[in-house]
Amino acid sequence: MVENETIILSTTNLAIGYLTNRSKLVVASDINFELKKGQLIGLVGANGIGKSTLLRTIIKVQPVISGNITINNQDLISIDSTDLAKQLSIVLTEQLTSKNLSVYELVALGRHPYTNWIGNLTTSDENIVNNALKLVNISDLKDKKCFELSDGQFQKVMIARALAQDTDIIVLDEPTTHLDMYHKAYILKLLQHLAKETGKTILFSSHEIDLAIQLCDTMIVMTKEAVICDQPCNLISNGVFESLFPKDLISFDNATGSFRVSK
Ligand SMILES: Nc1ncnc2c1ncn2[C@@H]1O[C@H](COP(=O)(O)OP(=O)(O)OP(=O)(O)O)[C@@H](O)[C@H]1O
Repeated sequence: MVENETIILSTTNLAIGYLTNRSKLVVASDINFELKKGQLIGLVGANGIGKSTLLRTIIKVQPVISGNITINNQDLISIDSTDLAKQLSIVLTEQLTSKNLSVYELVALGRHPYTNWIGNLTTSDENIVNNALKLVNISDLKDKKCFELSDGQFQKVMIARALAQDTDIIVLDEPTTHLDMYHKAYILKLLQHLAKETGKTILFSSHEIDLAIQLCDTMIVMTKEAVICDQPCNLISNGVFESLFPKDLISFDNATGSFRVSK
């Protein structure tokens, strides 16, 4: 098997949603996909369709309703939290982190699954942190306090922290929220570069469908009818994006691979 065909994460007949004592809300079912080494994968769909629910299920903060998720051939259910933190890192939009930390200190938190209980960094940990800063081009910011950063700079710091965690998979929930057009493209292009450069599997949710079409190897499209995973060009030729939103206001233009406002 060639390296970039290695399956890192897969789902089989997965159903996601919410269970309470009295009720069960299935948000989406029959979810089947395989994410490979070194791929950038964009997860898209309308508001409320279930993107965050799917990501939260993959990062194990909420249980699967049925079916299963496999990471590196191991069922997610049997992976404990310490082991999972060595295989999968997370970048959330509203991450609960102290902005009083310096950039270096925050990125160094990514080493937490590997350090002793005091969190002492070895020389090897320090090298990994410095390399993560370098990979996202923020070495010059390392002594700044996080509250001094712009949203775009802070997003890069969070990506560097995930890189320092040295996992096969990085999951990001809407990493381009709050960013201007340039920085949205910059962050997604950076993720594309990191997937190729480091061989990590990078899965992100986004409303930037046009950018995702241009930059992703694979996309997971959530619609009311189905969850479809394929290469962007196949999704376009199969008309998947046309069914994403009601057609009264916007429509998908196959020729340009982008959405247009109906006149
Ligand atoms: N804690 C919860 N308990 C019960 N239902 C929930 C909970 N969180 C979300 N939902 C419901 O699950 C469905 C999917 O929500 P989710 O947040 O996953 O959508 P999303 O695609 O991420 O939306 P958006 O693009 O607006 O962020 C929605 O109907 C929502 O109301």
